[in-house]
This record gives sequence, C-alpha cells and structure tokens, in this order.
Amino acid sequence: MTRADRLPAWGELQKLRESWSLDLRAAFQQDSARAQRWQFEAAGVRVDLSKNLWDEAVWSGLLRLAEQAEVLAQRDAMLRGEAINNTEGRAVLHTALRAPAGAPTPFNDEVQQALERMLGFAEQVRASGIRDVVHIGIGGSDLGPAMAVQALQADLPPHLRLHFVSNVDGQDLAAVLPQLQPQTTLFIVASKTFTTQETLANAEAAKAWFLAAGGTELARHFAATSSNREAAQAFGIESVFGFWDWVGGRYSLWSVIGLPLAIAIGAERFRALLAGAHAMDRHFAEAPAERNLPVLMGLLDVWYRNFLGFSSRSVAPYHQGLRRLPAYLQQLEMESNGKCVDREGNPLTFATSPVVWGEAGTNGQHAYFQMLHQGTETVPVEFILVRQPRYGFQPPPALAARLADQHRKLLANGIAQAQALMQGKRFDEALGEKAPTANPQLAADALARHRSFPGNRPSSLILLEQLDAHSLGALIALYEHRVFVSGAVWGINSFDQWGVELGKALCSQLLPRLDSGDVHGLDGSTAAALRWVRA
Ligand SMILES: O=P(O)(O)OC[C@H]1O[C@H](O)[C@H](O)[C@@H](O)[C@@H]1O
Repeated sequence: MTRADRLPAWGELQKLRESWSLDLRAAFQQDSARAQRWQFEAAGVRVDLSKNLWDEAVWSGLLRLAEQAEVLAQRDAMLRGEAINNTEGRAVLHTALRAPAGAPTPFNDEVQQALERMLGFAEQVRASGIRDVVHIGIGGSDLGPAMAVQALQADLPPHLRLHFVSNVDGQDLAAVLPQLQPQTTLFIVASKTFTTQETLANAEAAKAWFLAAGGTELARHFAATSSNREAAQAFGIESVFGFWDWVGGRYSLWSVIGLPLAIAIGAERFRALLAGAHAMDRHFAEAPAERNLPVLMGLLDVWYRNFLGFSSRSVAPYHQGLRRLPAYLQQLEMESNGKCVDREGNPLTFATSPVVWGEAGTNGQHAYFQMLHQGTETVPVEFILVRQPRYGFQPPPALAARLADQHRKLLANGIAQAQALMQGKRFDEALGEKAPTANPQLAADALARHRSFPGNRPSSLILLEQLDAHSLGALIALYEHRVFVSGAVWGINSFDQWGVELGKALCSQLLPRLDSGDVHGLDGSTAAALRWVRA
C-alpha cells in the first residue's frame, strides 16, 4: 500500500497547511451554523467537534486521505477477521466479543459460550459469601476493568469491594491484604499470556498470604482469566476462564478479562456494556465516512499530528468515576500507535501516536491547565461531560440539592474551560481590567501581557446523557475505532507491542546481577545504579 505521505490527499493537506490561518472566534462569528455543522451523534454519544482547528476544505481533504489510504477497506478486513496483526499473524476481533448471540460475526458460538460461563460465575460470586475481590493483572489485564469498575461505582452492591493490584512493587498488594479475610476473598489472576512477571509475582504472594492466613479450599478462592490455560492450571488454579489470541490485551475488557467488572455490576449490566460497544461498532461499520464519528475523530488526530504538528492531546473527563480513563487511553493509543515503521517494516518519515494524558476535571484545572491556556504549545483538549450524575444511593433532600448544585458547577467548569481555550483574552482586554492581587510596582502593559491568553486553542466536547454500562461501552468503542483509523491512515500495525519487550529482557538479565554484583559489560550509569541498589 502506498505510504500515507505519498498519497495525493496528503499533498493537498500540506498545501492547506501552508496557508492555514483559521481563527475559531471569527469562524463562529462568520458562520452561525458552525456548531451545528460539526455536531455528531453515535450510539448515544454526542460529540461537538466545532471548536477544532479545521474547516470544510480540511475536512474534505481528510476524507480523501481516508479514501486513498483505504481506511474503510482496512476496517472491513478487521471486522471480517483477517490477520491484520501481521507481525503476530493474528486476527483482531474485539468487536466479535460484543456482537449479540446469533450475529454473523466470527466465532460467535465460542464467544457466547465463554460469556455465559463467565457471567454465570460472576453471578455466583455476587450471591456467595465473598466480600472482597482482588484482581491481579497489569496493562491490558488491569486498566480496562479497573477503569470501568470506578466509572460504574454507582452500580456496585454495598457488600462487595473490588481491589486492583498491578504493580510489582509489593506496596501495591501490601496495601490491600490487611483489609482481607481469606475465607471471604476471591483472587482473580488475569494475564493473557500468564507469563507476566508482575502478575505472577503478585499472584504467588497472594497465594502465600492466603495459606499463611489460614485460608482453606484454595480452588474456591482463586480464579484465572487467561489464554494460557495450562500455565494457569500449573499455578494451581482450577477455575480458568479462557480467551483467544485474537483478543489484544488492551482490547480485552470485553472478554473474560472483564470478570471483576461483571462481578461488580452483574451480568445484565455487563451485557449492556457489550451492547453499547456493539452499537458503536455498528456505527463504525455502517455510517458513511463523512458522518462516521471514529473516522472523523481519527482523521482530525492525523491533521493535528502530521499537519499542525501537535504532539500531545489531553483528555479531561469531568466525572470523578472516569479518573482512570486517561491511563486507559494511554495504553490504548500509545501502545497501539506508538510505532516508527509501517506494516512492512519500512521506517516512517512522519509522526505517529501523540502523547495522551489528562486528569479528571475540575482537578486538572488547578494543576496543568495553566500550560494549556498560556503555554507555548497547542494541546487539543477533549472534554467529557455527563449530564446526569449517579451517586449509587438516594441522597436525603438537603444533600441532594447540594449535590445537584455541585454538578451544575462541574458542567459549567468544563464548558467554560473549552470556551476560555478558544476565546482567550486580548492584550487590550487585560489592560482594561483591574487585577487586585498583582504587584502594583509592575508596569501596566507588562502585567497585561502576563494576563493575556492567545486563545484559538482547540477542544472537543464529548457529551453523555449519563455514565452507565451502555454509554461507557459506546465511549470506549469510539476511542478504540478512532485509534484504528489514525493507525490505518499511517499504515502501521496498531495491534502489536514489540516496544515493551526490550526492557523486560534487560530486566531479566539485570535481576541476577543484583545478587552477584557483577557489573561486567554494563555502561557506567547502569553499573552505578546497580551498585547503589546493592549498597
Ligand atoms: O495479560 P498479560 O499477558 O499479563 O500482559 C499484560 C500486558 O503486558 C505487556 O507487556 C503488554 O505491554 C500489554 O499489552 C499487556 O496488556
């Protein structure tokens, strides 16, 4: 396939870039329909893309780029189950996990059987004497369920506590163990490969604690979710929930890796999560490119990364339950698209994955938003707003009024930040303002320069009616497909992650040196760090 930067549309976009001078404030003044023009809806997720630095010419150039890069044909190949993960020779079928029973999607029977078994077990656990569920996993075997359990906290039954342990740092597990009783705890060891150092270390430690604390019937208190059944059984776990190599780790929330979430929210809501994702899958599969939300967002990402040169994107979910979403999206996007060669292994001459980062609003406003407003770089921001809060209990009237007021403040903050980023503040406006806390010795024009905002900074608004299992499923699927789209334009394999291997290999070579003290052949810095550890 022709490399993206050799496609005619790439050249057209470059030309547009050269004479690029869109001012969002003016664009809204000149075109009263701008907001409406760039509003989209899919599977209950509304997205306002109008405060982004693009116009009709860029938009149609990007659509031509998608066509020439055969993005939709690549999408269809994924959905059909072709081995698009070419470096591992695997299909990429997380969409098949959310298809309903009887759908004409690959592996539908196997998927439904595994789902039934997993949901049946989840319901059993919910009805048993288990009070604490400790999920041990890392990366794709942690971030999805950990993020989703927080997001859907309002749906958790009061008698259950969910804990997520991922770090090889024993302090992670040690913080959880003292809260547990062995006979009322279920440990779930989640690892696609069942070879991951951190997970196996934590699982061994959990087993040792369980036995030392007088736990009996280990088989009833340990379960595993893995595509390596033999290794999980060799570890001593009888209840193993298997899945397939065509489910990528960072796309595995929908598989049995979602078990802790299913225990937390129950079978019916877990099915709603799948249904929400499936609704977004259908939109992605069926909507024409010019109204296809993941296509448009993925193309906008390409415009920002390759033509406007923005190297990062910030995600600001104005919902406390979504505070782990930025971490989840970091793996989704940066592990998928952080590549420097194309599918055939040819070096790329253009940029790929941006840095994705963020924090729940309003907290981020009081930390890094300064840089977003007045820093020297433009960082597109994605605001996620949820119209109706859910607290998981019925607040008494006096509290309900307070909480409703706080929710209005939350939403107003999110909308105002997007407005401020775009609007900015001119020098003359700042000059005309009083600033009671400013240093009176400072010249007025110098102060006004400190207090001016360039504005014209882009953002998107993602609006959900409420955050429930269905809308969360749709939201996550939207992100998955959007990452697919930019990866497809760039011609990279978004489904491998060779970049995590080297550090793992070097770690296993260094470990024995911590005992032996042998620094032979190491660079000076590595040797010094090793000596420091041993001192
Ligand atoms: O599920 P596991 O096999 O334990 O893998 C856990 C994680 O570790 C790896 O290093 C990869 O970077 C991730 O993609 C993966 O999700």
